[in-house]
Amino acid sequence: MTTASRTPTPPLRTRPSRPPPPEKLPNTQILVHRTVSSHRHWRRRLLHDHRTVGLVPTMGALHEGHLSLIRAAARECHAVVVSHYVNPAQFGVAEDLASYPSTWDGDAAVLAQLDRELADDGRNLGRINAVFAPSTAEMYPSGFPGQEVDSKGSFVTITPVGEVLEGRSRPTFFRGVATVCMKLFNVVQPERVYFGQKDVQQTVVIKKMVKDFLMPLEVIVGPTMREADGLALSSRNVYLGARRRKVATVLSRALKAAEERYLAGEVDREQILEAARRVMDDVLGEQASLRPEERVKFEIDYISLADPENMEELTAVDTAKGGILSGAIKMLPVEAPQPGEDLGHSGGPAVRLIDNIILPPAKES
Ligand SMILES: Nc1ncnc2c1ncn2[C@@H]1O[C@H](COP(=O)(O)OP(=O)(O)OP(=O)(O)O)[C@@H](O)[C@H]1O
Ligand SMILES: CC(C)(CO)[C@@H](O)C(=O)[O-]
Ligand code: BAL
Repeated sequence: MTTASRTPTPPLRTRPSRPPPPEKLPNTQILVHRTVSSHRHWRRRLLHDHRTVGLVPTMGALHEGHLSLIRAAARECHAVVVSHYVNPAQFGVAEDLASYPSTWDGDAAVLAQLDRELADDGRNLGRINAVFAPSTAEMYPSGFPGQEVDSKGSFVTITPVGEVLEGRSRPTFFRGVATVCMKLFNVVQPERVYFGQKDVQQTVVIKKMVKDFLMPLEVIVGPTMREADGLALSSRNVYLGARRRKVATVLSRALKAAEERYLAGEVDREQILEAARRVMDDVLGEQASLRPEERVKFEIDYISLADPENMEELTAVDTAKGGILSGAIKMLPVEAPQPGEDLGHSGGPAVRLIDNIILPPAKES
């Protein structure tokens, strides 16, 4: 009797299945990864080739502030990844998540144009290689934990720095930011991450997270990009409309007045902040004297002079360390809108504006 020879069946191996090839932004080589697995698959090759990656996290609605960060990343990294994700966890329940400007097609065109510029400039090490644009289901694989202060879930909290200033007015904000940035850093595994000084407290929170969680990456902070009249660029400026836009410079002017006092040699908190308050009070007074159909109302949330390392309020600036002047105001919806008046995106809801100026350490003489 003969026994038929049989090839032994190989043991079953579970190989990670290759994700489908990612789409590209129109007329570019920029890959769009919509899933974690697609991005990871692409990133693995770069790791193997020892290519450095710079990540620029954004919520879209791109403007020159974002582009300045992408330019900085292209100068210093072999590959640039831009994340494009409106993270619900950092919006409070009563905030503007539903109306947050969503401009994917415009952003795609802006990135395509910038990528061509970067490629033509021989001083750059890299260009835009990928956009990571996940869904909320992808970013929160156990289910979205909710926007409430007492929501339960896997969160990263950085305290006490995340509890003051912006954190006091927006109690879930830095928890949401730190959590989503931890996820983005885990997916993209960048050597460098780029953030704007416009959101200065955010940069302090992220630096602390990177330090305390021993994360192998460098946090780079780019300067605040401004309109010609000083207003800090912000995706939320589209909500302002023409009437409020003119008055919105009050915050940058107030901080500038306070900075001038410091640069003239003043270190006392009250003296420095008094200059800012005076600008605010003058504008509040001017506006109050106008008719409802002309005037603009705003509320001051805070004007702060804080320690650059932990955002604790200072009574006097230590000139060896410098300080951070920052402020937040709420521009209220216009009263008595006029026929045909440009009220801004989504009918011109209340808009929170933030800004800051870094007071540098004094030069040693
Ligand atoms: N004017 C600016 N100059 C430099 N960087 C900026 C500026 N505005 C935003 N950034 C940075 O761009 C990154 C992405 O910010 P985001 O997408 O929230 O835009 P934004 O304009 O700050 O939006 P928002 O109006 O929601 O605050 C952040 O690191 C932020 O600090
Ligand atoms: C860093 C960030 C992209 C996280 O969602 C956001 O807070 C922002 O745009 O500044
Ligand atoms: N740029 C900070 C994002 C936010 O205000 O939600």
